Amino acid sequence: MGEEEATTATFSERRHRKSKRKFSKVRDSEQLDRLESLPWNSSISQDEHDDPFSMIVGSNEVEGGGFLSLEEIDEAEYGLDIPEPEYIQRNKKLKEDTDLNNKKSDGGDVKVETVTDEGNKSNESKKKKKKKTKKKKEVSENLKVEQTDAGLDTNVENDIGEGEIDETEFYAWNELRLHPLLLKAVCKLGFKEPTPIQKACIPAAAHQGKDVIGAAETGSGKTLAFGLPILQRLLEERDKAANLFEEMGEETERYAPTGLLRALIIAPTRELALQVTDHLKAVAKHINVRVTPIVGGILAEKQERLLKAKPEIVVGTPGRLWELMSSGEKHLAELHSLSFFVLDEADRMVQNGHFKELQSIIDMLPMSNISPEDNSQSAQNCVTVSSYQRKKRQTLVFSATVALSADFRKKLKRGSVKQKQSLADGLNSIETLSERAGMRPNAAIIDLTNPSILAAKLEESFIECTEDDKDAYLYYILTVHGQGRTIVFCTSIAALRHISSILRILGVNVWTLHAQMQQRARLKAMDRFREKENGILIATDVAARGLDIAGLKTVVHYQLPHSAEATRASAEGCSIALISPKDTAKFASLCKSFSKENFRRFPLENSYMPEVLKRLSLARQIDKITRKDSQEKAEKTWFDRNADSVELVTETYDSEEEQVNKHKQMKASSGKLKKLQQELNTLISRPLQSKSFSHRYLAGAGVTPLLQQQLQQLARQKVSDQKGSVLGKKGLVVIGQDCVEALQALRSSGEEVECFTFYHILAIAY
Ligand SMILES: Nc1ncnc2c1ncn2[C@@H]1O[C@H](COP(=O)(O)OP(=O)(O)OP(=O)(O)O)[C@@H](O)[C@H]1O
Repeated sequence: MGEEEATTATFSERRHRKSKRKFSKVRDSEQLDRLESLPWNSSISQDEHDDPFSMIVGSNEVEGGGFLSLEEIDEAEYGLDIPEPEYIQRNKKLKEDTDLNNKKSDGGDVKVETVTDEGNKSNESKKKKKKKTKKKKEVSENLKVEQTDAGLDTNVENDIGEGEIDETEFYAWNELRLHPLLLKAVCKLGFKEPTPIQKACIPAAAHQGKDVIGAAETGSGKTLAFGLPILQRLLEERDKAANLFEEMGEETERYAPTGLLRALIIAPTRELALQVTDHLKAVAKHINVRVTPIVGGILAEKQERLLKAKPEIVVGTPGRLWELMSSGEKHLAELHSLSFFVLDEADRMVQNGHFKELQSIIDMLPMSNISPEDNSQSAQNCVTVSSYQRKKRQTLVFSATVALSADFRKKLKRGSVKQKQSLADGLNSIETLSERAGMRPNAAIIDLTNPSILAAKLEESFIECTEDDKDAYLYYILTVHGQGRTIVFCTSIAALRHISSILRILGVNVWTLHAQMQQRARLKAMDRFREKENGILIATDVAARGLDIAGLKTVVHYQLPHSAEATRASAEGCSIALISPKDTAKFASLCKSFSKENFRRFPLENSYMPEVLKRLSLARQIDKITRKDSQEKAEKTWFDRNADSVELVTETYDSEEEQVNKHKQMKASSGKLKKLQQELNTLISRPLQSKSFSHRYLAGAGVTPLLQQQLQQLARQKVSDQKGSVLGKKGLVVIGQDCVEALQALRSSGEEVECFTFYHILAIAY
């Protein structure tokens, strides 16, 4: 007998002993049938109006069946019936006293009744307490057993000692009616209350058996919002099996079989998959549920070995998962047993290179939306699947942002998107993914994100351009419409570095924010940006998620966000997407996910462009030279450092002629750099002017107040420039008719363009 079998045997023996003690109430087969026919949670109201979550989660139809209702689990058995905190008890007592006094003042023989009541209560509570202590002892034993079985740390008392936890602090979890062992785990982790996304998702996914689309900002606790329902279901099944054990003996194995894949969680990156795994492991630590990560970067053979242990929950990235699935890995092929299919960070998944693999994995899932007969037929083919796992698979899709079309639910109902239809149209949205994965029309849609840039107060617009022209248009926007705070979004750090370098050379003071920055540096950048009335922040969309920026007037999407991004604008403003041919598919997808039919083309004053391009050309040349120089310096330092570390004496083997040449080159390069910088400084020390602008106009009578203001600003700037360098200051002054806020410009002359037309025109043009 293998080690694992031995463990299982010990486990079932112990379970047998345990169930004899705990569940002797389940005795005849009638009872068995009753349990079989139980809804997931009979106490859940069928009436939408009674459901506190119906506002956010939509229809409240109870689905599924056959699982043990939570009412049948005596929480006291686990010793974690979280008592009310003192303040609630005090309030209740106060209320009781007031009621009593009111009744007294009404007259009547209340006192005797109340005393009797109190007496009964205290007797009852004594009995309960006794029962609880006994049960507590049992639970403690049970936990020890489970831990030994799982090969975990056996010192349970030390690890989850009751004394360490002030249970009343965790009272808020009671309303979610989690399995007591899960309750215990979250208490142990110190999570005092469920986060809003957990509060909204757990009832829908764990008690109503619904599919869920959940969106909330980064760090809002989404992992447990899907993790707890998964663990809840596994525990309920186990309890049910334990209840039935006495009746059916070894047959029980059918109801809570071990060694099947029950939940497949897919995340877009290795880091995220590992993070989710750790998080779930921390909660599942004491309940003998195995969670295994399957990600790239780890030897495939090692992961195959891990899968041989048959974990119930697998968390993976699409690439490695598909690699193993397509090579016929056995555990991953058992998809009929799957009760949960989860897509985490779905917004990132639809954008990155893994999409094809994800599509292939989804295509391997047995469809849960097909008729029940077909479904059971396919499940019968898989003999290892019990009637419990054959219940519908739940699809849970989580994301930091979500933008569903208004008729999404209708589409799911109609099944308008064919399940296995190809996504050749390039519209890879969360909607399409969810539909393909078999999401049911009554899915709970829980969107707790902040209003997105595109949906909030910012008015949307776009500029069509080539990839190469983006720098010019960005400089144009910042110069001509740079009033108020501006955020420039890009999706890669390389692009962020490129833009910030060019803009700084052009004398535009910018701050940067990206995910690789230390937290302290990020906060500093944000503070500086917020301090400046006309501050400019260049940020990657991931780093800037969920930011709330007062006075944000303009958002420029240098690269399109991975999804409908969520940065809040508390003032009215304008968002401008720079759309190159490369971006058209993504742009069309975003339009679609917003159900937007029209976007406005941002109005441009082309007469500024020659001057913009001239400055930009100089800035690019300067950037190229300085980059080359700093790269050479960095390489040299690296070489010297390494030579030093191995005590190598470095000598220059260049001939004299070569050395002279090198020196000449360096001198020429630095001379060129100086000249370019001088030329650029002269240009940027003058305001940006449109080509049609006439200097003679200034001498005439037609100087507008705006122009006057700009000239004064220019004069002030010149004075300050004399004190310091022109570069490094934000000295953008524009002379012309278009120096207005971007929003104002857009409202006055932005041309409406149908998204569909836009998409097709661009597709043909490039
Ligand atoms: N109820 C809770 N109370 C306090 N902390 C919690 C709670 N639930 C989760 N956390 C903690 O909050 C942090 C963020 O949780 P989680 O990673 O699930 O967020 P997320 O929304 O998935 O974020 P991301 O988008 O970065 O993946 C984690 O460190 C987790 O341990």
